[in-house]
This record gives sequence, C-alpha cells and structure tokens, in this order.
Amino acid sequence: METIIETKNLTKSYGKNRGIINVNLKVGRGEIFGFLGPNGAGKSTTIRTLLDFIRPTSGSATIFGMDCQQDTVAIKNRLSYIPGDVSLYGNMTGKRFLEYFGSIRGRYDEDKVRDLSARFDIGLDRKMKEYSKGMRQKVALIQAFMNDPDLIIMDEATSGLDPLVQQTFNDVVKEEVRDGKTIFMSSHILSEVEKVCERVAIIREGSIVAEENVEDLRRKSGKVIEVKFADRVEEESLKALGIGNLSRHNGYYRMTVTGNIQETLQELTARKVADINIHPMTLEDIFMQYYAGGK
Ligand SMILES: Nc1ncnc2c1ncn2[C@@H]1O[C@H](COP(=O)(O)OP(=O)(O)OP(=O)(O)O)[C@@H](O)[C@H]1O
Repeated sequence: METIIETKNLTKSYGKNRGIINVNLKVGRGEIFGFLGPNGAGKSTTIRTLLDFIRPTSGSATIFGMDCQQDTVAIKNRLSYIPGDVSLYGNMTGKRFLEYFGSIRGRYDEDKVRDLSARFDIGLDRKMKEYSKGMRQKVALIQAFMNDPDLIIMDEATSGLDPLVQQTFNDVVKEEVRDGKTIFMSSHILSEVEKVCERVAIIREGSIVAEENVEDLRRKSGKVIEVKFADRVEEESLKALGIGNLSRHNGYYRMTVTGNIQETLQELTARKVADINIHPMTLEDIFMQYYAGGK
C-alpha cells in the first residue's frame, strides 16, 4: 500500500512544555485514520508539524513521500485541512468562502458544492460570522471535500456535530475513500471515530501509546461494570476474582472487564445485587488500561 503520511521520531518541544515525543505514524492510501487523545495530548502539535505551521525539534515527516518542510507547497496543493473552528472570513457568505477557497485551488465544482450543502443541510447565503459553530463546521467540511484532494486532515473538525450530521459525515467520508482519498482525523471522542475509522493511534502526554485496528481496540477494551450490592461485601473477595481496576464510588464498585464478561457477572450476581450498570469503556478507561498494562 502506498504510504501517504509517515513520521519518524517526530518530536516537538516547546521549551519547558512537552509537545510531542518520538511520534511514529504510518498512514496508507485509502485509509480513514483516527488520531485520538485527550486535551493537551499532542494531536494539534502533530498536525501543525505535518502542515509545516510549526517546525519539529527533531525527527522527520513526509506526506505523499515528500518532506513536510521542504515540499510543503507541493504537499498543500494536494490536501485539504480543517481546523477545529473556522473563525476567519466572518464577512464572507458561505458561498463566497467556498468560491474563495476554490479560486486558491483553481478548482470550484459547483455541482459538488450543491450536492454537499444539500446533504449537510446548510444554506450558503449567510455570512460566516452569522453561522453557529456547527454550521461553520459544515461549510468547512464542504470546503474540504469539494476540491477532490488526495488527503484530508481534520483537527477535531467533527466535535460537536449533532448525530444526524455525524452520520452524513461518516457516509461522505466512506464514499470519498472509495475514490482513493485518504483521511486523517483527530478527535478526543472515541465514539466519533470508531464508526468511521479503520485504524487509530492513541496519543497521551505527547507519545503514541497504541496504534491499532479499531476492531482490535474495541475487542480489547471491554466493558465497565458498576455494581451496588444489597449487603456488605468484603472488598478482598472481589479482588480475589482478579477484576481489573476495582474502585468504589457512592456505594458502587466499578471495574473493567475484558474478554468474556459472563464469568465475572456470575461471580458478582452470586451476591445479592441492588443495582448494576454495564457499558463500554470510554476512551479514558482504555487509556487507564494501557497504563495498567505498562504500555
Ligand atoms: N504554542 C505553544 N507553546 C507552548 N506549549 C504548547 C504550545 N502549543 C501546545 N503546547 C503544549 O503542547 C502540548 C500538546 O498540545 P496540543 O495542542 O498539541 O494538544 P491536543 O492534543 O491538540 O489538545 P486539544 O485536544 O486540547 O486540542 C500541551 O501540553 C500544550 O500545553
């Protein structure tokens, strides 16, 4: 598979502030790649380095096999970038904004713009500053998709979209990769990327802690069980069950279970249960698991 993005030990130090440390990523053509991490983990720093908005302290990065610093103009001709919030160009209407970006690229596909604005259900006659954040994001998404770029890089561009728009976004993204495009999207919300991305990297405190197929991540990530017992139970007896990450809040024991939960449930329900909740691990739970595993 042709490599579209590759970073080798990419490091950015902001003086005494950590930025990113030895980030190694490889994204192939046609992939929808999710770049996940909590606030301040280093997602934007990585993306801004790829786009040559900032320079790395050490390491290297290539896009389309070209150097991100030396060949940034040639690279940018073939990609679209969407930041988290498009706050500039407030006096332009949505349509003018798109035409402007089309003119920079020397390409403006009116049919595609019409099609995308209908699908994202957004009128383009209002000024950018009069749109809500979500509406501005829709215009930015149209801008990213309309020019037929080879690569789209999004930095938290889908955060805060309502579920209906999110679904449209997922559909559009899947169609676009069928045409051979590659998508690299950062997010701090696992549920936002897991439906659309095939592979994700998780960054924490500037370092990649996991790079996995989403299916594998989900399989490994397991469930969280919160249980309240009707009678007092010995915490030691729960620990003896080998339950991971056992903690207690407001009378509920909370634990993470990977693999088969049947056995754990049987053990727990052998005691008198007053209440029980089972839900998938959050991104934070998964991080905790990676930490506990020493990764
Ligand atoms: N210009 C800067 N000067 C100094 N430190 C910075 C600068 N930009 C980012 N940092 C630091 O680098 C680290 C990574 O920040 P970054 O913005 O890349 O995180 P992020 O994963 O994109 O977070 P968020 O989800 O909050 O946008 C943080 O510790 C942050 O404080």
